[in-house]
Amino acid sequence: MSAARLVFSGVACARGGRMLFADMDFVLEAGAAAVLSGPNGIGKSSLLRLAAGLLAPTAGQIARAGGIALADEAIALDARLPLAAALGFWARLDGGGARLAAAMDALGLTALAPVPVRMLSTGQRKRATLARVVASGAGLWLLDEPANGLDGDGLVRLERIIADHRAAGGVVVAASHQALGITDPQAIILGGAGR
Ligand SMILES: Nc1ncnc2c1ncn2[C@@H]1O[C@H](COP(=O)(O)OP(=O)(O)OP(=O)(O)O)[C@@H](O)[C@H]1O
Repeated sequence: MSAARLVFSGVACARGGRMLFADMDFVLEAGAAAVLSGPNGIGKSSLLRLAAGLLAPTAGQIARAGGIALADEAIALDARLPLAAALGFWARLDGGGARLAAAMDALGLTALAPVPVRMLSTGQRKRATLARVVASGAGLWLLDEPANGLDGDGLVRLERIIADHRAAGGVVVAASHQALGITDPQAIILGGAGR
């Protein structure tokens, strides 16, 4: 994995004619993590989409390095396929076929390999989404509510994959209403005027 990096310089984001935030500045170097917090509708998912390059900033610049993996509520796996095959499709595209078994193991999904994606429970789907991120080999992980639906074991696994990713030089940005057990996160708190 090449060194990951994410820099926001004077970034503003307007959606639906409303300014969500402006003058957003932060630097996340390899090994860093940021947690986005703030009330519903304040702009956390929008910030992640900006970071992913899926949304253009209204003002300012965004610099990124290391490849991007975005995990949000959309599972983005073929519902008809067995889990291992569905994840394998993405892993091959990402050049991460060799990482897939370890990624599934890290999320406790190995025994579910033959189960069709459509039969997975909410928490199992979230684990699958996270396994796709791990297998991608991307340096920059953008996680939207990664703890949603996870049980205690899932939360421990999430904490571990984030710590391991940072130790390997990755960068993590997570939007969450729950504590994620991230060590020394940079806090990005959205809120204030305009709601
Ligand atoms: N495609 C869009 N067009 C116009 N407005 C949008 C669009 N997508 C989101 N918004 C608006 O942008 C605002 C921020 O949404 P966003 O999803 O970023 O919030 P959030 O902080 O992630 O919320 P939550 O905590 O509920 O997940 C909301 O008011 C939302 O309605």
